[in-house]
Amino acid sequence: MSSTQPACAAQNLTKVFGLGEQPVVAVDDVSVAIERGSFTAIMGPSGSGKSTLMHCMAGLDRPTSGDVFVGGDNIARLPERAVTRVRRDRIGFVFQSFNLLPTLTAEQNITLPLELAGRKVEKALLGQLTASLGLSDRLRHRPSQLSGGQQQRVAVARALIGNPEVVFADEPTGALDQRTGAALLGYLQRQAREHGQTIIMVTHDPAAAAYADRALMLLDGRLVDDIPDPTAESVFALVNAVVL
Ligand SMILES: Nc1ncnc2c1ncn2[C@@H]1O[C@H](COP(=O)(O)OP(=O)(O)OP(=O)(O)O)[C@@H](O)[C@H]1O
Repeated sequence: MSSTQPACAAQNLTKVFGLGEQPVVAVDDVSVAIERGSFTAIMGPSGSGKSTLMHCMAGLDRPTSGDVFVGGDNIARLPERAVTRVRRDRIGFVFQSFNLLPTLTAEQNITLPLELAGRKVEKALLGQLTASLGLSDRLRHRPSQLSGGQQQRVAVARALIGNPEVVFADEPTGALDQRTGAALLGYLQRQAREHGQTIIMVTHDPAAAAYADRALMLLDGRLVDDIPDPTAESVFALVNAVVL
């Protein structure tokens, strides 16, 4: 595999919902390549297509047309079973609402995707990951016994434990207070900078986007801006320009 190959990419990706009388073009001919080890924020007003774009790129939804690459594989052209395998083995996903199973402990939630995939849990990696997320003394707790920030960190550990090529995060700080959110964003930033993890995050918050190396701006399903090294100020100005 070439080192210059993007971690993932969309090419002329279009997603239309409701192909009947009133179709909604949620994503409209978006092409973007995501560099390995980069931290990318996807921004845009409500309804601009952020989640739909991310779901298509993560193999959770199928584009209506266009291509989606994970490494060298075009998952838009793969049969569903093969897409499921790519999603399971090569992609991590952090949901805004955490999506933890209430009857499992934190540790069981973290390792569940590996167990389902029949992969071995590397105890050393589990220990290191949970320690770096400050979860070592919470591993036997169930989600209801954890704070929102701790639950979100369990969800992040679950997304990272399989050492995925790309981690997608949908508003990962949406349910957290500012300080807890900032700590999580700092952690994601270090994962990209120090460990070469590729991370793509949807956020509404310019301050959150400032942790990223790049901010993509969507408007009405189209990619309208691509900002390198975003700052809270530059993103805030752009968000205002787009929304007003
Ligand atoms: N399953 C669906 N069926 C029909 N329309 C949908 C579906 N999912 C999304 N849409 C529409 O597609 C457009 C883009 O939605 P999407 O959720 O991707 O936007 P978003 O930018 O993530 O919004 P938000 O910031 O509010 O979460 C919206 O007009 C939405 O109503």
